[in-house]
Amino acid sequence: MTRAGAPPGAAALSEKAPAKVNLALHVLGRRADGYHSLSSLVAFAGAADLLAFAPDPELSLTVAGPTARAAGPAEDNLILRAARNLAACRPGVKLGSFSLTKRLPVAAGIGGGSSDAAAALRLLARANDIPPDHPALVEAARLTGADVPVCLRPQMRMMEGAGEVVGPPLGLPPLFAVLVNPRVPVETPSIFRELGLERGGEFTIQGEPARPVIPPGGSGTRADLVAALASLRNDLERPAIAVAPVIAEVLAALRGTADCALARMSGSGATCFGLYPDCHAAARAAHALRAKQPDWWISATLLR
Ligand SMILES: C[C@](O)(CO)[C@H](O)COP(=O)(O)OP(=O)(O)OC[C@H]1O[C@@H](n2ccc(N)nc2=O)[C@H](O)[C@@H]1O
Ligand SMILES: Nc1ncnc2c1ncn2[C@@H]1O[C@H](COP(=O)(O)OP(=O)(O)OP(=O)(O)O)[C@@H](O)[C@H]1O
Repeated sequence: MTRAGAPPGAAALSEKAPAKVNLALHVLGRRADGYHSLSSLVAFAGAADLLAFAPDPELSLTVAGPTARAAGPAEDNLILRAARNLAACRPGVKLGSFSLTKRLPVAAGIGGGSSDAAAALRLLARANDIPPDHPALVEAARLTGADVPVCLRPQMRMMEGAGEVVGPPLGLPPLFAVLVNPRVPVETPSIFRELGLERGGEFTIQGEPARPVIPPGGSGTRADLVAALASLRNDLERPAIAVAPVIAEVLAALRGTADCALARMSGSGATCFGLYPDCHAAARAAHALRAKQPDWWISATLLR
């Protein structure tokens, strides 16, 4: 919790909106409403957008930062949608002016817009003394987007249903990672479409367990977690590579770095992550990748 540079006369609050990383993402089937049932282990990165808020009678948003233009017009921003959804779920909630510093790549499979929306809900909760687990907040998150509920309290946990079923924090060890995005936007609906599942159908990959099996937190080591992750998958990787073949290049580049224990795509892509034994190995890998691909977005970060 931080105080941001306040406009005159108003107390400003700020929240980080960390990138969401799907460490594993298994598609279990497609529901009658067209959404896909998922089982995903989700973690959050140090790489983040920054959102500031000051109470004001008018709801407003300004967007600045390196990826502001890619995020589209402010009036379509998920931050405003989340605020309006909360006002509908909890009449009387006091709104205000938001100021977003957009740094994360957009349409990148790391839930930037969802994490911004969740940060907006946390800020409104703080400004209105609403407890973080209040049903109105959870409902506003669900109405805003499939990834928003898990971003409300950003800690490593399971996400199920279409995203609305969020498990408890798992207490698993943090992971040293490098995130790589080739700066090719990938729209989520096109990747689910490319998967080609019928509505109301079960999805099973022969011989593969349907739900990710994660070692219990607390006692497990980082190496145990990485070994468990290696037996899991992201079912959206194949359709995403079909739509954006550069993703295969990103995965190969990560796998070619020294000490990379595992490389996988996050969400619907195109961002991929590599896991490393320590922060030095991750920093070395990021450095080597930047030398080869100066135009890619590359971030060495801790996932927790
Ligand atoms: C791929 C993930 O990022 C994994 O965390 C999420 O499932 C996507 O979350 P999101 O981008 O917040 O998704 P939304 O903005 O709610 O939905 C975008 C579109 O993705 C598809 N969609 C999304 C989530 C889901 N479980 N099944 C789907 O089929 C739907 O076509 C939907 O219209
Ligand atoms: N605050 C925001 N930041 C980024 N994009 C936003 C935001 N609000 C709305 N959008 C729109 O949402 C779309 C998806 O952007 P986002 O970066 O959230 O995708 P993503 O990382 O693929 O998300 P997910 O992993 O949840 O599928 C973009 O086309 C963008 O125009």
